Amino acid sequence: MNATLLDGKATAADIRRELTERVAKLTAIGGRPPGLGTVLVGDDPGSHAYVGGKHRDCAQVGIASIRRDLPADATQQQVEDVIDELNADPACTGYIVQLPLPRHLDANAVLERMDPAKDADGLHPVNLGRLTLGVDAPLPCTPRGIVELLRRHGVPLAGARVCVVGRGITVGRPIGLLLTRRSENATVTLCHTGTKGLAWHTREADIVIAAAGSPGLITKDMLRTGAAVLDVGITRTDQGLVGDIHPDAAQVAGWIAPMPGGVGPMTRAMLLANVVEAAERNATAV
Ligand SMILES: Nc1nc(=O)c2c([nH]1)NC[C@@H]1CN(c3ccc(C(=O)N[C@@H](CCC(=O)O)C(=O)O)cc3)C=[N+]21
Repeated sequence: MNATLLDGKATAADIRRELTERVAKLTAIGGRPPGLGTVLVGDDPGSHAYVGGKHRDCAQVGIASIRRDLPADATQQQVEDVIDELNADPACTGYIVQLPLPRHLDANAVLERMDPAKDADGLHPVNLGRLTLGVDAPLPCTPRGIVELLRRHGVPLAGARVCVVGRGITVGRPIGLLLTRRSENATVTLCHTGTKGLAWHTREADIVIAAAGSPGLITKDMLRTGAAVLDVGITRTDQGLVGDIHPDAAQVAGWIAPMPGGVGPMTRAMLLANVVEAAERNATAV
């Protein structure tokens, strides 16, 4: 069996084109152009690469960008001062705090200090709460990117059995909330490193979302023939980036979102979508 590619790279490029038009419309009606801020603390090379990519994406679709980089030994107060500054800056319509923060900082206190209306990642506790309640709010970028990727490739969601592996706050925890909305109507099982008999759960699934950060965790014997398999794991090794899906999974999968080229580019595109939508909300509010 040859798995169909869930092509995140191409789909993200389509979405950026759509957003470019919406940004042009916003500015044509006299609105303030959207501006994305990033807060980066420390010098993790991966985080620097992601933040750099986000600013390039912004330039491409006409979103202004504001970059605040702090040293690895920045204090809680210094980070929170930057949060206050971006909350007050009218040119910054949305922003993100790149995670993880260095361990000496209280990430939850930082997220909580953000203006929820400017939360481009959907990770502010108020916005996670709104997601739980089903109230309109910015959605976490990776879960939103996964839903969009499946939709645009015609992978059926209604009634589908989805197995999520990983309980992180950016992906595993929130994705079940999106997929079980009436509009998606999937059934979701949330597994993690403590799950007994993981393969029993994954083999039942029509869709497997691997977001555990455990290289090669999902092997072909753990999959139902024809299943859609999405690789959200990224582990840096001496041999380069390794995902959570073992390469042999392509032999049995019906669809596969690889790493790289699958969910990662969609995450970036959804960040842009959140920023544009926040600016559109503001434009209709006045
Ligand atoms: N506040 C916050 N929001 C995030 O959304 C967030 C974060 N913190 N911290 C780190 C993770 C990781 N993440 C990625 C985004 C894009 C790719 C991506 O574009 N990957 C490419 C290339 C990978 C590469 O070459 O490095 C791909 O998969 O094709 C990867 C990882 C967002 N995160």
